[in-house]
Amino acid sequence: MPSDVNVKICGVTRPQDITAVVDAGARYIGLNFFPKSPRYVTPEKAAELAALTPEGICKVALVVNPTDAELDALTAVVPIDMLQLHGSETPERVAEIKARYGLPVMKAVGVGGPEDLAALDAYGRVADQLLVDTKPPKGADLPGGNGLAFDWTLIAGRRWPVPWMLAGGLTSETVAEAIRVTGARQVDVSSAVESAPGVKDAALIQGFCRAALPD
Ligand SMILES: O=C(O)c1ccccc1N[C@@H]1O[C@H](COP(=O)(O)O)[C@@H](O)[C@H]1O
Repeated sequence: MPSDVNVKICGVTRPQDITAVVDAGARYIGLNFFPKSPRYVTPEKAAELAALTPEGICKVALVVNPTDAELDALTAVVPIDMLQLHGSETPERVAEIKARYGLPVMKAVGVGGPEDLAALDAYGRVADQLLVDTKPPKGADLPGGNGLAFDWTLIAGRRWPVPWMLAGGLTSETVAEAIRVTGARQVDVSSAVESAPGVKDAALIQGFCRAALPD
């Protein structure tokens, strides 16, 4: 895969998923520490997966409204490279977590309509990266990872002072168009590269990465 779009495969749970990510040329893996998710891994399991991950692949810990105690426990066991905050963490909390752990922080912001765009500007002033994801439906169990896309034209031409990733219901069929419309240079996927919830599929990962930027 050409190297000017970075792909994140989120929610890896098994050693063979790491092999699939590396073979496909993705640049990030997401380790999911949200207990309600079908992609949840314990810190101990995540440490095993991290140990199998080659240098150069960024290991991202996905957490939702974490306490310091949870982050202390996680960072003590798993050698992560970046924290992904996927809850309702305030800009102040993002800054606090950055300062306390000394790790780059990517803040997820859910987009459902134009009223959600101001949050991207606010978090763009404190986070190291932004993850522009679909706003979850009301009452959803998961704040992300629902396989739902948003209207990409809402962010067409928008830029922030930090790198950003596009997420939300991307598939091998839609990712090229999503990149074209939004100008994203980084994309994140979970549901569409699974054969069942929480079970990553090597062929789907390969297909997604190929589609993210064809030769
Ligand atoms: O994937 C999950 O289970 C999850 C749980 C809680 C918060 C975020 C989650 N996933 C993130 O959402 C994006 C989009 O997922 P999808 O492609 O629409 O399924 C995913 O890449 C994760 O970063």
